[in-house]
Amino acid sequence: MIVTIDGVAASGKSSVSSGVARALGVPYVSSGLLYRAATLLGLEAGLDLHGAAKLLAHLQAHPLRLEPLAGGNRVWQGERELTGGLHSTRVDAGVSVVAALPDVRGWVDAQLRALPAPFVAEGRDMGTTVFPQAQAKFYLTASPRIRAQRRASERPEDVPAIEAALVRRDLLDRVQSAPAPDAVVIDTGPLTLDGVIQTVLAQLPQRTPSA
Ligand SMILES: Nc1ncnc2c1ncn2[C@@H]1O[C@H](COP(=O)(O)OP(=O)(O)OP(=O)(O)O)[C@@H](O)[C@H]1O
Ligand SMILES: Nc1ccn([C@H]2C[C@H](O)[C@@H](COP(=O)(O)O)O2)c(=O)n1
Repeated sequence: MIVTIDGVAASGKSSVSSGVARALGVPYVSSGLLYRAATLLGLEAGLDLHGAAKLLAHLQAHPLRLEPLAGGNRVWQGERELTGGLHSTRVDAGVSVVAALPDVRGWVDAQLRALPAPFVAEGRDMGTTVFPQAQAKFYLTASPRIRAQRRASERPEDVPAIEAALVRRDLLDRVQSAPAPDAVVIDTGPLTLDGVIQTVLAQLPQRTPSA
């Protein structure tokens, strides 16, 4: 079974996917981490993030590996773990530029499609482009202010600055961020994290042992 959980920035995709994956006993797959890792490598190499050809050549020369686990995903470049540096303010600021490059999107999608099911996949276009065949699809939303308040414990900036950055990223990511027509849309604003996880679990199709 493949379950997709898409949504806007900081809407709770990773936390909810992790909770749902743990309840199901399967891994979750964070597609955003691959875009973040591509951005980090581009920044470290001093590349122009708008330049698809050089960035893609750099990624192919320094392959990334996503390790999808139920409790949290990790990203590796050879023996070097990149995970800890992927949620910095500078990666936040550059990642939408990288994610808009069609060649980079193709590179990410190929890695995701090579993963063995079952899993929960989270991102922006999991239910529309990457896994349109998924058995269950969800799309998370919440107001920018609520998302910024939730994020505040994880970033050095204050709530208004975080909110402004989220709104900017929503705008830049909007092309690939439309909900799938068959996705269940959940406004997470009034719900606790566990409330969202239980809402998702309650709407999953009945599972058979081999599914
Ligand atoms: N329903 C909720 N109630 C309260 N806090 C929540 C809820 N859902 C998520 N959070 C918190 O909001 C923050 C952002 O959640 P998370 O990182 O899962 O979002 P995301 O959509 O994966 O973010 P990004 O798009 O940046 O990768 C985390 O601190 C998380 O614990
Ligand atoms: N399937 C995806 C996943 C992510 N992105 C882009 C959009 C985000 O700005 C960035 C980081 O993702 P996040 O960690 O916020 O989930 O990557 C995308 O375009 N498609």
